[in-house]
Amino acid sequence: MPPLEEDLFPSITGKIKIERNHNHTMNRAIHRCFTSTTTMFLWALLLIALTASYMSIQSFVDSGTRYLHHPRDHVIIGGPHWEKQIRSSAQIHRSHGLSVLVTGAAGFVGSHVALALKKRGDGVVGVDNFNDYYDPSLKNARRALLASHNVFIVQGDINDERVLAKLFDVVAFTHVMHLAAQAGVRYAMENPHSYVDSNIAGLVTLLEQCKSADPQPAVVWASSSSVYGLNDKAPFSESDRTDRPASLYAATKKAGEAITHTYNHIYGLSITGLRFFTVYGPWGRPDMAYFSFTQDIRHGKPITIFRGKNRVDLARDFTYIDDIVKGCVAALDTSGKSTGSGGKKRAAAPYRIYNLGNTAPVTVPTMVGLLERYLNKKAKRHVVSMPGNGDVPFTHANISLAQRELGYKPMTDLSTGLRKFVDWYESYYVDDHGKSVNY
Ligand SMILES: O=C(O)[C@H]1O[C@H](OP(=O)(O)OP(=O)(O)OC[C@H]2O[C@@H](n3ccc(=O)[nH]c3=O)[C@H](O)[C@@H]2O)[C@H](O)[C@@H](O)[C@H]1O
Repeated sequence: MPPLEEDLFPSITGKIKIERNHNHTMNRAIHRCFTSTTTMFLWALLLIALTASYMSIQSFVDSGTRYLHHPRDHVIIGGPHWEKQIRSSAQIHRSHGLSVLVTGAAGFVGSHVALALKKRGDGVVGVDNFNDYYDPSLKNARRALLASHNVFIVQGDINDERVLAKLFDVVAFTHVMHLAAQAGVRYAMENPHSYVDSNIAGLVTLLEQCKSADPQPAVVWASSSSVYGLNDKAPFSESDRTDRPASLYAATKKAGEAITHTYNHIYGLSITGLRFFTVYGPWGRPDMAYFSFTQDIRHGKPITIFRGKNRVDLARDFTYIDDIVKGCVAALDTSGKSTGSGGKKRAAAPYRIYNLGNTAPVTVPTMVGLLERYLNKKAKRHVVSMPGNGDVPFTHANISLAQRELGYKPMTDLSTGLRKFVDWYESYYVDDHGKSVNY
């Protein structure tokens, strides 16, 4: 039981006790009165401060005439000029055209898909964080190419919900083509957190935005052939096991498939996951083997070729970018609508996964031989056993599902595709006098 007030002031006589209590009561009353005035004053101050900051955040975010300053790179998001560029980029120029937000638009696949959509009259807005996983000047060159076709790329991160909210504020996207990711199988051992950051946290931030948007867009996104991991049943079919990833990259893509499933199940988002098989071609990724080998062969540097167990050559189902782009566009066109609104599902929405491969695996040494032919130069080959770094011995896509449902039909064999890549490489990295530029 708590002590009574008198018990707190024990005394030897009742009078003293009463006087002391009386004085004390007076003091307490004055003190209470004083503290309650001070408290009220402080509360009032706090209320004013909160209202002011709420109002400034609101006008910051809502008003087209205010700006979001991106702390990381000092890029300004918002304002009349910015919105005008977004609206112009999102303008649809054909009947029943789509309005597509392309994430990773300054990336390899993203820039190609954005351009293809724009060329057929769809509205396209890009978003990309322009990170330096590989040479950002290549990303800037892709940005310039897209800008010349009136595709605007916002410099922002998919983890930045304010940027996404602002974009959805300005444009009612019908589709999101989600191609932003931390790519690369082996780099996951060097920088594991970047994979969690982009492929898991970034994906969730984007899906949160999509589920709250009204209308909800349909989402098509890039999964990966790497989800088949240690699967050795070939060719790989969508129904095969994907529970044994061999790299963290693969694990984050597999997680993405599970995460998108929950957003489909709970919120009615239309989801299509595309498992890309080692995509290559012009404007490609310099971190990939065909690209870095080209650079090294051209500059007379040795290349390291990994070899599997029992000296078996590694093989990949290399898939040419134009075929991948057709698969992406077909996935957007057939995606079906999301069914939710106000964060609630109204009916079941499509959830689909497709392999986008070439169905013709080629060994890595054969790929190097093709590069030697097109570069007219011998590679200095350094063959080593495959280190335990997340690689798998081979990939091989079964594409019958994509063929049936998307009309997907790869048209470019590796020889033709690498020829086109080398032509582009030389136009981009070699000047008229045969000297290296942009390198
Ligand atoms: O399909 C995918 O989902 C993935 O495809 C791609 O991964 P990979 O198939 O591993 O392509 P890539 O690195 O070009 O190595 C090709 C081959 O060269 C071998 N390789 C590689 C480097 C080297 O120095 N030596 C070598 O032999 C290597 O062992 C391999 O056998 C994307 O990068 C990835 O982001 C993801 O999209």
